[in-house]
This record gives sequence, C-alpha cells and structure tokens, in this order.
Amino acid sequence: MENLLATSTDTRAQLPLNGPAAEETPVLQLTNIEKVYQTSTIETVALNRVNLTINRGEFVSIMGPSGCGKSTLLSLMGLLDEPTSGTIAVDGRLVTSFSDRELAAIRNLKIGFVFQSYHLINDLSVVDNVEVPLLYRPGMGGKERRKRALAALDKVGLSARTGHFPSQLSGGQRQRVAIARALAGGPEIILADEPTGNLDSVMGEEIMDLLLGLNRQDGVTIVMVTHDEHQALKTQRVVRFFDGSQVG
Ligand SMILES: Nc1ncnc2c1ncn2[C@@H]1O[C@H](COP(=O)(O)OP(=O)(O)OP(=O)(O)O)[C@@H](O)[C@H]1O
Repeated sequence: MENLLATSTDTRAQLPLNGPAAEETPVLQLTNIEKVYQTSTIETVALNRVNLTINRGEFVSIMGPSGCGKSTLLSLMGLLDEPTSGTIAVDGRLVTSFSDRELAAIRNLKIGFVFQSYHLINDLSVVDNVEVPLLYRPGMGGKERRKRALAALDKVGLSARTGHFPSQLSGGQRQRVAIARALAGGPEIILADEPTGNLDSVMGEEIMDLLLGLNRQDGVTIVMVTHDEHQALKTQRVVRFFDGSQVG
C-alpha cells in the first residue's frame, strides 16, 4: 500500500490553456465518507474514510480497479445515494440540511449524469431523449424544452441527427446524445461514469475532446470515472482508489 501511495498521485501541473482556471471554490466536499452495503449474508465496505473536494471548474478523473468503489463514489456525489457515515456538502452546505425538494432540484438543475451505456430511451427520437430531464422542470414549456434540446445537440455536433432514433446511431453518437441530455439542463457539474468505456479508441477520443471542451470553454466541472490512463492524464487531476480507499 505504501508503494501505491508513493507512486499513484498524478496532479497535472498545467491548467487548461484556453479556459478559465479552476478556482479553489469547493462545489462538492466529501468528508470521512464510509459506504457499507449490507445484504442478508455479506457486508461490503465499498468506501472507507474518503475525503475528496472537487473545486469549481475542475476536471477530475477517478481511477482504480474493478470493485474499488468508483461508481459508488459517483452516486454519492450525484446525491443518488447516502453515505453510511461522513458528510457531503454542495456549495459549502451539508446535504443533510437540504429538504427533499431542494435535493431533487440540485440533482435536476445542478448535476448532469453521463453513463457508460448511454441510458437512452430507444422509442424516443434523439431530440425527445434530450428533452427527458427537462420534463421535470417546473414551469418549463414545450417550446423552451425543444429550444434547449436543439441547442445542446448543436453543441455536441448532432444537429443533423435530431429526428433519428438511438438504434440508428453509432456508439459515439449515442454518447453524444447522452452528453447533450446532460447539458440541456445547463448543469454546473457533469458526473460521467466510464463515458468512453463502450467506445473504440477513435470515438473515445472524440467524446473525451467534447468533455474537455465543455470543461475548458464552458467551465463545466467534470468528475469522470475511467479505466483509461491515457484519457485520465488529459484531465487536471487523477484521484486513485484501491479497495474503497483513496490512494492518490
Ligand atoms: N447495491 C449494492 N449492494 C451490495 N454491494 C454493492 C452494491 N453496489 C456495489 N456493491 C459492492 O461495492 C463495491 C464497490 O462497487 P462499485 O460498483 O462502486 O465499484 P467500481 O469501482 O465502480 O467497479 P467497476 O469498475 O467494476 O464498475 C463492490 O465490491 C461491489 O460488489
């Protein structure tokens, strides 16, 4: 373990060339987080005393072997699950102090999710897929939803595919739709769980370039789980996990 500690930190010295430098303003703070999954027979400590702060404008990669707790960490950051112990703060405010309504609003307004397997709805067209999270926006009418969805699709270079269905798209295009869906709500933070995991290296690079652009040009804070060292090293900071603990 000591060796891992000594060798596994990689903090990119260079900040993005074109965009706003990451300010030291914490948007997500995880303090002393423990997550234990309990089934009738087995107790699994998925995360153990994790302390991690994500600052506004950062692009952080989370790496580590299968089962080390990366997805668990992302669902805690996305407020989709609660830690067994420890605290999570969003913009300096403890999550436990938010009402259910406030929590739902943060999940919907502030955070966009991107998954390895896209999670698109096959029966809906591309533009309708992108509109889905906006259906939960109180007071947002159909015209505004459509406008935002089309703008997000334009951003990811899919203006020519808005009427297609997911089955008519390549993997990289599907992931672009998923990113547009995350973007349509104008999130400050994107949490991406192996966004290039199902893609070949060329398409993976394209998606990575898109995410880097969103971070550098638009200032979106991104936390990305990846198994790809090459892509992780393009981000500003790599946080490594082993067996539920942070090792770098
Ligand atoms: N709902 C659950 N119930 C019980 N155990 C779980 C649950 N979810 C995850 N685990 C366990 O918690 C540990 C961490 O899982 P997690 O999915 O966070 O790992 P990971 O690093 O994302 O793995 P991978 O790279 O394979 O996706 C694993 O041992 C897993 O079996």
